[in-house]
Amino acid sequence: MDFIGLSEGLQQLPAPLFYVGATVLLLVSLLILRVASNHMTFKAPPVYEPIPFVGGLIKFVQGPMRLMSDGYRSKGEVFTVPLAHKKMTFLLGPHVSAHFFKANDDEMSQQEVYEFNVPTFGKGVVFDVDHKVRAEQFQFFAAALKTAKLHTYVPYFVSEATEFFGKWDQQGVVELQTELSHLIILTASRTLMGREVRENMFRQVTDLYHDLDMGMLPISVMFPYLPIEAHRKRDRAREELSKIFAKVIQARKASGAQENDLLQHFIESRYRTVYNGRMTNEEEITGFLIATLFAGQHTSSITSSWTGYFMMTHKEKWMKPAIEEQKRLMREHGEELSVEVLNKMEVLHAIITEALRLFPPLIMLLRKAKTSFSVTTSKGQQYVVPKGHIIFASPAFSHRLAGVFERPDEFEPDRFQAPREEDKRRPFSFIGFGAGRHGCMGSNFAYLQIKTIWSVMLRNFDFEMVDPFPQAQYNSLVVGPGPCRVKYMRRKLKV
Ligand code: HEM
Repeated sequence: MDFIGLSEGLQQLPAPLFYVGATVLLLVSLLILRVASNHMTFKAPPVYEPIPFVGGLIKFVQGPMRLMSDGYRSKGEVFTVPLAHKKMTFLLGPHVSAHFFKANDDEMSQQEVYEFNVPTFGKGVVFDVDHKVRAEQFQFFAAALKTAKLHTYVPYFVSEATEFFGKWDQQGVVELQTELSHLIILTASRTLMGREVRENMFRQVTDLYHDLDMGMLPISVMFPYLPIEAHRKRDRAREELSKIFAKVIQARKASGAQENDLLQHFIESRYRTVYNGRMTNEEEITGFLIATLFAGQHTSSITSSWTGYFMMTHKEKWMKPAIEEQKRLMREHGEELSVEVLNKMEVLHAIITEALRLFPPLIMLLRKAKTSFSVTTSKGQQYVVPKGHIIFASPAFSHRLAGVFERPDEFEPDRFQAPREEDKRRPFSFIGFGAGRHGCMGSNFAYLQIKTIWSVMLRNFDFEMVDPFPQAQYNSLVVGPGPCRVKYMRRKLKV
């Protein structure tokens, strides 16, 4: 029956049936129109390829920040860069980021894009397992890092920082990030890997961690098994760590000792819906510890360093208020540094967040699109991103967009405080810790650790920059500041 015939047929029906039929017809027509209009207006994102075939590659080699800023200027918030046989689609800014952060793993997958971590983290964990198992393993991480557990880690942050800075002279010059990196691995070994490693095997384990770390190069992202010396050393270190942790775990289980660390938590973790509900095994526990160490080590030491450089270059405006805040809390709580006291450090909190906004160590986050999805730009353009594309979100680039933050290149921590609260205007504006489904599980741990370190530093030293403000090393995998020395002078904060 054609359309006219159908409407004539409808008129011959009794009145109630006629109305039902007409409504159904109307809805079907609207649906057809909607689908047709979608096909007319929804198109694939614009392609940014300055020189055909090799343009994307050349730009990528020149550095991801340059690629993003040129692509953004030329095409806007969404564009696709062909790179060899792959298509990379960039989603820059909060308007186009919701799907990236909210979609489930069947729609936006981490596995394919992060599986270069497998030789480092190990077999059977995180990016080497299907997403059902991974989801359970992430539950172990989440439980180990939940607020109640953080109370037990903070005393270790405090004792490690106090001991570390206690060894500094009356005054001196240090390369700040090298120092903070050392302190953070001491703290990590105490809170993650446990008392046995911290007290008896620290040197050995940190040397092996160093080899693992040096085995994760930009080239490893594309070719994680390339037969190069750095990868060979990485593999040897990974094997050694397995042996060390197997012994530590067996000894702890045998002694029945209960410790307040992530190792204990991972030992006691049990799968619920997979692997017939068995307990975690030694190889998996080793993998969880290494993955946690990699998630938190460079990211925290880099953010602590930028926090310091910004305070030292904004002494009147920001270091002074941060010191005043310490004095006020010392008047109220004495020397105590607990979760409650650290949570009251609003000025220091805003300074850390602003340092992370300007210089996020993870400059690009990746997913693989398993299904096509649509995005709408701030100007109302709609695109369908085809399945199979590698999708990039970029904290480093998006945080500097003028429409998102005011004077985005300026250091203004109060943008995170009332009344400005610029990060709350639109979801996914501040993504230094990622967001949504796979947002950072260690953000509270990181804030508490960095605040403890800077509380001890501000309470015991004055600081001055020796070198000019450092440049970010955008060609590294985890982006931090270049070398920069600071001068410290010991003094006790008077309240
Ligand atoms: C300043 C320090 C830190 C920064 C900037 C940071 C940043 C991030 C970012 C951007 C993500 C999201 C990755 C993505 O979406 O692909 C992430 C995820 C994660 N982070 Fe952190 N992180 C920090 C510290 C830590 C610490 C200290 C830990 C653990 C102790 C940790 C554990 C994790 C875990 C387990 C995930 C994976 C969450 C998931 O995929 O569901 N992070 N982090």
